[in-house]
Amino acid sequence: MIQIEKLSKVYRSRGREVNAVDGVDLTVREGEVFGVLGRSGAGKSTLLRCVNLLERPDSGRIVVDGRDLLSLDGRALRRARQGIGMIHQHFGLLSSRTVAGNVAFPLEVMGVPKAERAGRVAELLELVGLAEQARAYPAQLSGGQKQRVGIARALAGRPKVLLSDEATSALDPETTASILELLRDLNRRLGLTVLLITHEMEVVKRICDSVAIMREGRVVESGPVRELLLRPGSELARDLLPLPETVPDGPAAATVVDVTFEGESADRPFISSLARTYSIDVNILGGSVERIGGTRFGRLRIELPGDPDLNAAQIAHLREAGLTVEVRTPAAPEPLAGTAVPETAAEEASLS
Ligand SMILES: Nc1ncnc2c1ncn2[C@@H]1O[C@H](COP(=O)(O)OP(=O)(O)OP(=O)(O)O)[C@@H](O)[C@H]1O
Repeated sequence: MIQIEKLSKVYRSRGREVNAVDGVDLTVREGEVFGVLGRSGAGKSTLLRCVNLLERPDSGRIVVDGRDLLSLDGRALRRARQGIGMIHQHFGLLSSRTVAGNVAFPLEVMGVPKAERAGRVAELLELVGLAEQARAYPAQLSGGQKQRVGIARALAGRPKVLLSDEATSALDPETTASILELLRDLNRRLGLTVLLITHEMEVVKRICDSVAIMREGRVVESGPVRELLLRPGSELARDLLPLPETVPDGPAAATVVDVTFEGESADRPFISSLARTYSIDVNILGGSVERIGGTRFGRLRIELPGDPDLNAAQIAHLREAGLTVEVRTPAAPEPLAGTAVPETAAEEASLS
């Protein structure tokens, strides 16, 4: 649905150049919720704003719903942009207009006749659960209600794509949950493709099907959430399922292993099975379990007696049970979040 190829945007100000987006390739499939994650300054907003050409990229290609945006101008471009709605962190409502007036605004701009507008506004407000507030002014609404108006307004032109720029960052956790639920519901009911940027892990856990992690203008990891969580060395797994930062300096003759599990394998007692099968003591050093996209995922750091060579069969046993296994011995520190995964991590991961 959205194809981004070799996209770059450089800002130049006072003799300084910032590669805000630096050769990004990204594919967002039709009907999915795709999250772009990254720290402040990573280039997320710039990337999002390029997708509806609020920001003009220096180079690259953006294809949305089969239209190559950078090749369009005038009416064709306006048409294409109508197919892309956008919501913002601070809602951006017109304070002098009622809720209904705010939602009607894009319809007026699009030239929808007055007689049709009222019906469409009522339909949109119903969709976001705000039918009762049609005559209220933004100042009379809660943050969550304001964002619902923002969503109704963004959907006025019946877009196939919704861009979300930190839409829940200004909201409390409970309201965040209800807005995320609404976005998921709209995504399913309308077949809406959602591309969102966020720094909140809660957003990823609740609604993202796929994610891309950005750093310094580049995508350093991307793919379906499940695939990334089960991929050795994944930054997403490190952020969503954190483990203790370092491997303890235990006895040299021990093997420290990180085990990632999901759904069914989470319900099987793999630790006791391992201990029983090989008559060994398994020491649990730390772990976390989370419900992500409705499925339970977890990571455990365990310690097995003896060095990795001696534990080859035990490690194979875990892998055969459908678990992702990363061998961390000898005492490899967990790479700090936000730093590149050292090549050795991948090598460690392939150790068996
Ligand atoms: N209009 C601008 N002029 C100059 N530099 C800019 C401009 N907009 C963004 N930048 C710079 O580009 C880089 C990427 O910014 P961007 O806002 O896209 O990042 P971000 O990941 O969305 O961060 P945040 O969450 O803080 O908005 C930053 O270094 C930022 O300072």
